[in-house]
Amino acid sequence: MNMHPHATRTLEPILGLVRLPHADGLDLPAYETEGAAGMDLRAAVPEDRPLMLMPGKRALVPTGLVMEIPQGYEAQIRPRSGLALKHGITCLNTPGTIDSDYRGEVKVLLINLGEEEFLIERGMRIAQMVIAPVTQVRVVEVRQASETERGSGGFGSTGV
Ligand SMILES: O=c1ccn([C@H]2C[C@H](O)[C@@H](COP(=O)(O)OP(=O)(O)OP(=O)(O)O)O2)c(=O)[nH]1
Ligand SMILES: [Mg+2]
Repeated sequence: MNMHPHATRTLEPILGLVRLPHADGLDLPAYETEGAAGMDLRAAVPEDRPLMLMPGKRALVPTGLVMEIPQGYEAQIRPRSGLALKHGITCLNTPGTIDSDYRGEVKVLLINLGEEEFLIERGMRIAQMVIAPVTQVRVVEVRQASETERGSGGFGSTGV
């Protein structure tokens, strides 16, 4: 077969990105390394109006991006470990769920769990996004759940 070596890459799912005006000039999300699971998201706050996040406070940070996530996938918005370790900055609703049919601007809900105020500046990489497959099930109401070895045991029932 006379196949181009990269031919299979055309089977990759495609993430469509619309850049809103306030994301002008910002780098689009991209995999930073070959094996990266996530793509970093950048804060699309105005250059002259960075966002000051006080300790204990939360903020919805714009990314300036509208996404067209391929059907059968979701985007998960997750914290960056460096921000969490150094500054106590994390995503409040982690992992944030972006539905494939959502056509609004993707925003990142950050919370400052550190002791210091934290300045979110334009273009700062504030979170990361993982595209993951999703299974939609058919829901069927049943009279009784089937019996299993575990049964109703949970929350440490198997010991430490
Ligand atoms: O961190 C997030 C989480 C959600 N969203 C957007 C995309 C997602 O598709 C939509 C709804 O999110 P979710 O279902 O988590 O919120 P909800 O409180 O259930 O709102 P809704 O009633 O709109 O589903 O909000 C974001 O931009 N960032
Ligand atoms: Mg919802």
